[in-house]
Amino acid sequence: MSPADALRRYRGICPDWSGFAAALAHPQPVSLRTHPERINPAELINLLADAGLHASPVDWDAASIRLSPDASPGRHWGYFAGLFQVQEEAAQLPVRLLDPQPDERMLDLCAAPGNKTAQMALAMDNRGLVVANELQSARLPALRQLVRRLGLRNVLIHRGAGESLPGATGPYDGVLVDAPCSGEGTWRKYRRQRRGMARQVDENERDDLAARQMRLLDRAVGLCRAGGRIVYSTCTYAPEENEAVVDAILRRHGDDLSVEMASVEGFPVSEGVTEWAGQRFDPRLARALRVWPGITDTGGFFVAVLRRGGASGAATAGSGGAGAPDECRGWPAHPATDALLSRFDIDSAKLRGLETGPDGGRYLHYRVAGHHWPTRPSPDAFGLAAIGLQVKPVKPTTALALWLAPAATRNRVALDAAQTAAFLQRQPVPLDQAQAITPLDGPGFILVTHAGHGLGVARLNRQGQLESQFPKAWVTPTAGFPVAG
Ligand SMILES: C[S@@+](CC[C@H](N)C(=O)[O-])C[C@H]1O[C@@H](n2cnc3c(N)ncnc32)[C@H](O)[C@@H]1O
Repeated sequence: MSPADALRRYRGICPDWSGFAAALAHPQPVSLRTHPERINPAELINLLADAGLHASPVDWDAASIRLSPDASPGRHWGYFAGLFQVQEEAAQLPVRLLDPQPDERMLDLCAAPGNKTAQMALAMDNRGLVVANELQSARLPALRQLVRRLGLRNVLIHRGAGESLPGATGPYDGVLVDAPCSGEGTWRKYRRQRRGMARQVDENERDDLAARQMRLLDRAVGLCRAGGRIVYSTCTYAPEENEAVVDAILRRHGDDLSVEMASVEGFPVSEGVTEWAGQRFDPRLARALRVWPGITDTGGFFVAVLRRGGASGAATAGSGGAGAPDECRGWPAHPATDALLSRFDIDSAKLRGLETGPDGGRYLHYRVAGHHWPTRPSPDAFGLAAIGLQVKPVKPTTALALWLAPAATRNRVALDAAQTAAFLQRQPVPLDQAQAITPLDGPGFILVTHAGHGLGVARLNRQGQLESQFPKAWVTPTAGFPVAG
């Protein structure tokens, strides 16, 4: 069945049916969000151009750039260096509307693979706290990898059902419910659907999803502080999974919730529907937004922005956290921190506001200081795995190298393009001494960069070769070899 046939039930609510049907048959452009600590969009456009990838700025979002649908930026070295995340444009709207602020305490209730968690954490300047909750353990590795690749120190990962996340973990200034859904809005990404293998979503499946979505949104309301905001989003067109879910929650919570206007300047959307299949919804649902691919050349999305009533008051952390004077903020005191700073001569100011944890693990983690979390449930991870504790002398993780290598003034080496490709494939890299851009203390762990950006960790052996320590799990046969698009 063609995608337009499978979605014909939306004909009456789609503002531009023929444009919609045409868009569904074509792949959508690839979009990237730049890492604000590491690169700006103009620089990234130039780097990609060097690899034959043509990208252009995105009018409505200063941090994003757009590539053609057949581009493979995930093979580019800049992807592994954490210079950007791959995130389609419509999927960037929920966090943009949630508007997380530095030092706030935010919850991403359905977080994996973590793109919106990362968007939040970076919008918050790597400060405050983002709790990334995910039900499925099989989806956690992608979330953990994103935290490491982008160097996020303000993310706590928790595995569990969002609907039973304990109140003691909150309250939160803002909660995102990017709910599990039928995913019809993502079909443009998949060749199968575009080529006529689309199937209509089964009604029972839809009912199950709607029931789960209501439980999740209901819990989000309970975890959000008075005056805080809740964003509910899905990548589907079905009113049963969108307006009907929010309508049920508005009925349950009465006047405690208001619906805010969901719009983003420069991004054309249509309003939420207030009637579907003979059912009337709260008229305030017209303030929600719907994204139709025929208009935006993106995927499809739904976003509603809610605010809890009552006296406002930030839900942020205790003593050493938000708002604390600098001298009271954290410092990741640990012998491994001393060893790190002395081997690589990194400005210690880079670590201000961080603390270490947990005790007894394989890695010393650096994480934002002063944010409370109850003893139970225990988190999957909190902060950035920074230093391996079972290796002597000090061995920084790739995550730490991606973040801090550019700041190292000892034991750092710059790789050229061919060496970078070899490094990403974990092949030995012969070293020309002239490449050492800082003094080298002889054999041991070295931070490597390419084009001024952190790339990872290598071991300098006695033969003067660099042995790549690029994580085995990140290696792919095409890493470092982008295909032009
Ligand atoms: C739409 S995806 C989230 C995408 C993610 N926000 C992002 O931007 O990368 C929904 C996620 O919710 C998870 N999920 C499903 N049921 C859940 C539940 N009851 N509690 C928490 N997460 C759940 C799914 O495993 C899936 O990873």
